[in-house]
Amino acid sequence: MHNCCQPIYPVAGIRTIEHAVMPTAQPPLMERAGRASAEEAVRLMIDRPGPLLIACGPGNNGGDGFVMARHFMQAGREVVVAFASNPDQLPVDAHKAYTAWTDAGGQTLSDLPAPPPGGWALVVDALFGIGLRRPIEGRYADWIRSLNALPGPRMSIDVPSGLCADTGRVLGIAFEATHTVTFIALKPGQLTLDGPDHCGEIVLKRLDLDANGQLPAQGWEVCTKLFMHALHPRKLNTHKGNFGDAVIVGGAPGMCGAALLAGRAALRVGAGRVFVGLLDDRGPAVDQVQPELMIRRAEHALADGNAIAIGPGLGRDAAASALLERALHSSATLVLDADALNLLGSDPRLAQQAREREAPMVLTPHPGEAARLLGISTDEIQADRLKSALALARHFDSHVVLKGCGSFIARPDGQWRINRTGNPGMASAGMGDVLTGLLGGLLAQGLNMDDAVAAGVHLHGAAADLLLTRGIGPIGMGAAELPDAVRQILNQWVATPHPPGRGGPAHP
Ligand SMILES: NC(=O)C1=CN([C@@H]2O[C@H](COP(=O)(O)OP(=O)(O)OC[C@H]3O[C@@H](n4cnc5c(N)ncnc54)[C@H](O)[C@@H]3O)[C@@H](O)[C@H]2O)[C@@H](O)CC1
Ligand SMILES: Nc1ncnc2c1ncn2[C@@H]1O[C@H](COP(=O)(O)OP(=O)(O)O)[C@@H](O)[C@H]1O
Ligand SMILES: [K+]
Repeated sequence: MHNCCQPIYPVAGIRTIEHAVMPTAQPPLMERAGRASAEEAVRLMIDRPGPLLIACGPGNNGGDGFVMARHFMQAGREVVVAFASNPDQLPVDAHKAYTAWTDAGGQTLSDLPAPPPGGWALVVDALFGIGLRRPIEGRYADWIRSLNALPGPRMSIDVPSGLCADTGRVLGIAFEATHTVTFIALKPGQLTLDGPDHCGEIVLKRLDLDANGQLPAQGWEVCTKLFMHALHPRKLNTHKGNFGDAVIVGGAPGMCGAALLAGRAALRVGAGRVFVGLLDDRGPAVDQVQPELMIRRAEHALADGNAIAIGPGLGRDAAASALLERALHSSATLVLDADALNLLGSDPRLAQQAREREAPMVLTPHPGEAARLLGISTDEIQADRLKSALALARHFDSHVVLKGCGSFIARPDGQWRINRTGNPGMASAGMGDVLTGLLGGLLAQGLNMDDAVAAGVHLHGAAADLLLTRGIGPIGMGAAELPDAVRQILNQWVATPHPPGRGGPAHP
């Protein structure tokens, strides 16, 4: 399991830290990076005899590759270096690394060699790191295509070549690593969109630097330590009134299930009482699976809760719109999801009311909903998920969860988080409704917005991850299976506040 509560920096932040420490760093950062990569490579090559292949590029990422190659050669291991660029055009540090490699007797091949009969022990991508500027094409694209077709472990140095370290977009083509050794701090593009598919297991090497000490981070990884202080073991002397009233509003004809899923999630996350307000007159009077839910007509439910989650299956007709307006004018803490967001996207008057609202509020759009809210395309949202999430948070002056692989949590003050729990089993209908219910249930219990959103999003993904360990999914995982797993994990966390591997450093 990865360390947690790590700061995350876009490339500009990493550059700032590098520039601050590089002039005095001894050993130099590139020496540290190359050595750290070699150490990780040794771990990956246990029981894998034969030579390793390192493909070096025209910048400092290539320099890391040369340092790594030198370490292996000095350790007596056969290493083959492919390097297609002109050594005289390498940046200063990379040129030093190249010279040290050739001075030690190392050679470079100007094209990728055929694999040896037994295959490569390891294939290392040191082509491009955080300096990638444009889509990869031509010779480097051909190299990456060939490297991706090789069997066995594939390691990227710092960032898989072709992956944008800021956004997680593939620029042209990208190396598909099974492992990525990354330096100084995590980068957002590794953790969202196509990043996780291309990075494989990420190993962070801080190179003996305290990134947050150099440059206070705006972005952090979500981990239990962020919110555990808000989740307490229950006292013996408690009653349902201590754990809040959550209201779910939605369930127009044909979509009652969405509201029920949210209601079940709110119960399982511990809300004292859960009311489900349905728009469908002919909706069920009782949830046979979860009879604890108090089902009523939507317009009668709104007054019942200290937290209201509105949107699952809400529809977009006049009744839905009127309910949303009432919710926006209530003093309850609000979760806005699904059709509540679509209504905001299509009705400027409602959007204005949302912006002006003072009580705490969180919006939980998937990329399509985010696009409607900002009046741009889904592709534009996904092109820079962090920027989109921050723009929405600023626009609505509220917390935003931009969902998807690597969900972003953004705050209006520009602080953000990325969540790393969850899996593709969650790419199925109703999963968002469960998150809405979890947030409603946690907010009803009095967690503040920061804690509730971090806890809800992390728990949501962790529950799906637990189901995977039981062989449930990813294919065919159902949203209705999540709430029981949420309950199990939440109780485990509360009983063992800092489970092994989740006890990283605290931060502001
Ligand atoms: N600056 C430093 O001292 C350190 C840098 N480090 C390494 O250096 C990397 C960053 O180095 P650089 O800033 O030199 O950048 P990169 O090595 O990532 O790439 C920059 C080079 O690639 C070229 N380039 C960019 N996109 C291209 C494309 N699509 N097709 C063809 N050529 C392209 C640029 O013109 C430049 O020559 C980090 O990711 C890390 O691996 C580490 O050694 C830590 C210390
Ligand atoms: N591949 C994935 N990896 C991680 N989380 C995912 C993935 N696919 C979906 N999710 C999560 O599942 C939920 C899906 O929500 P949403 O798209 O609103 O679904 P629905 O509207 O059908 O309920 C979000 O929380 C999202 O982050
Ligand atoms: K790389």
